[in-house]
Amino acid sequence: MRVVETIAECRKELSKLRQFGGRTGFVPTMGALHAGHVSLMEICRPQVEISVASIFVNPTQFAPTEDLSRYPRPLEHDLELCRASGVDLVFVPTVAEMYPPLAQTTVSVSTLTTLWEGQLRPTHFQGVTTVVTKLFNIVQPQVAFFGQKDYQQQAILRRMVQDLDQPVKIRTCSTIRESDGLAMSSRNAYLTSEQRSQATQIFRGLAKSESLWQAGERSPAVLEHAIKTTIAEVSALDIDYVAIVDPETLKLLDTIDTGAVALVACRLGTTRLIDNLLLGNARQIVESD
Ligand SMILES: Nc1ncnc2c1ncn2[C@@H]1O[C@H](COP(=O)(O)OP(=O)(O)OP(=O)(O)O)[C@@H](O)[C@H]1O
Ligand SMILES: CC(C)(CO)[C@@H](O)C(=O)[O-]
Ligand code: BAL
Repeated sequence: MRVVETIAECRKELSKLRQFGGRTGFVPTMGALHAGHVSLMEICRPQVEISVASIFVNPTQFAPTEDLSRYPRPLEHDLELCRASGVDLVFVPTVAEMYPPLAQTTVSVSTLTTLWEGQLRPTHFQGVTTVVTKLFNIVQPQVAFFGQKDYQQQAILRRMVQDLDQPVKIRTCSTIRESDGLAMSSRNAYLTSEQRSQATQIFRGLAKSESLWQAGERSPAVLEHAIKTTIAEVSALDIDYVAIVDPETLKLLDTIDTGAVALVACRLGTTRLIDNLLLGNARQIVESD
């Protein structure tokens, strides 16, 4: 496995790896890797000849009030996990490499980025779409792997590659969970042990809507209420939103025809946690290319 820090080195290594042809798969991350990230790398590897990961805590997707400075950066451990996952190349650029002082170009997606996470983090998705476009331009993958946990992010990136004719297929991979159901997330490291056990209530809320769905419930209002009241049993959890939305447009649904996604965001102390659940045929949408 090669680790490179500059765009020039990354391109050079990629052209060596590509001399015999083959498809390139790409897993972009912000590091502090856990089993969720490892699953993306393990799903990527058998599908391509050349697998690439990136580790970059992208400053432009953090608001000034957010956790950029305290975001965990255990680089050596991250590289060990990449090596164990069989990745060929890891790109670990510096901020100066990705954003030279004269940089002034951004990529933005409109309506989808104004909803949900975008309402609470108004500058966040423009940072994501800009850095992911830059990474796609540098790595030039045929296929890139993202987690379902960040549901809105993958929906926006799917829109972006279609709208800008970027020649990359987006694959969305299932959320990996702790044994009590909490979605794995680098930010879980911020939780105290008490908060860690409280956090699992988010999954209990989603599981409640799943069992109602299985029993035939199709009212978005009933499903939303069930999630909210279950989460509210733990008073330490402050709900930012619970919404039953269309899997593609992320707009609120009045009725559910065939599928929906339940989106949840909560605050627990100073930590924000997000999670979601696919209902009905929503899986077909996230599994489409
Ligand atoms: N539990 C998970 N299961 C599957 N994929 C995941 C999981 N958590 C994160 N990912 C995916 O890994 C990729 C990199 O995400 P990132 O480095 O931001 O990790 P994260 O755990 O989501 O961090 P954060 O806590 O900051 O949101 C994204 O595509 C993200 O959706
Ligand atoms: C896609 C991403 C690597 C862009 O910085 C980030 O938003 C993430 O880790 O989900
Ligand atoms: N996984 C999403 C990255 C972020 O919250 O900044």
